[in-house]
Amino acid sequence: MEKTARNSAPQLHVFATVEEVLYGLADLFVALAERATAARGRFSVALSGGGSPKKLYELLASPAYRERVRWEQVYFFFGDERNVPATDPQSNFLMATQALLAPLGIAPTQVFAVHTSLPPAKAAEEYTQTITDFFGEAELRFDLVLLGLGDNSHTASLFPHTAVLHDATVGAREVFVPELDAHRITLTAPLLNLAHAVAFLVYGADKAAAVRHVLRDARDVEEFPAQLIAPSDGELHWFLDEAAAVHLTL
Ligand SMILES: O=C1O[C@H](COP(=O)(O)O)[C@@H](O)[C@H](O)[C@H]1O
Repeated sequence: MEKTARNSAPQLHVFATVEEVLYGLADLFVALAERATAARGRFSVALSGGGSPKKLYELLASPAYRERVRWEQVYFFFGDERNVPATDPQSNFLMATQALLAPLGIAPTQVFAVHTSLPPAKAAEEYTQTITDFFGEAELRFDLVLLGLGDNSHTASLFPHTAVLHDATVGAREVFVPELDAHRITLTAPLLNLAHAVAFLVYGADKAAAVRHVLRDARDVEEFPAQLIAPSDGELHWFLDEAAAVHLTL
């Protein structure tokens, strides 16, 4: 049973169980795909990484959903990527490939990975060009950006107290994350915010404090980078289970 918040700019979709959350977001994916393909003839999606979306990707590739989307019209990008080879277990591309892209038989021409064999700054520069070339004369806006939330309130690879938080450009950037002692490549907040729709997928009690910080605390993007996400002319959805939403008053 979904409880929807009233009069809230972000649309909060809170479900009792993780399974219900996943079905809710999968249904939104189907609806947005239909809308985008009707309007623009294709559906461009920036995928999230980490652990949480794996179950969503597996659901989308399952018999319940695989016939409900015209997958040959879907184009996949990555909201962020770890600076590791595509064969590394940490790779967001590898996770998405195993859970979603390979099971659906998505053609390589529909998948735009970050080339992590390049140095991070170069990989980000090339990815910016890849995105620019994809949209060409069309509006540079993803139809859907999927995002997760770290327990430190990062999203994509917009980590607390990193310079990329203040990057006003539309594109991909490298970021050094001191707490991980590692580089990553991330789309900038201005690019993410151009999307027609953004959907966060967050579940589990360990995310409850971060959800509260991002959605209810005073604005402090240095501490809570996910507060940067506010589509300028698009929908913002948060798909949460009750454990993650426990500190919100709906
Ligand atoms: O590092 C990352 O973390 C966030 C959250 O991931 P989760 O494993 O806690 O679900 C994710 O959205 C991002 O894409 C990923 O690279």
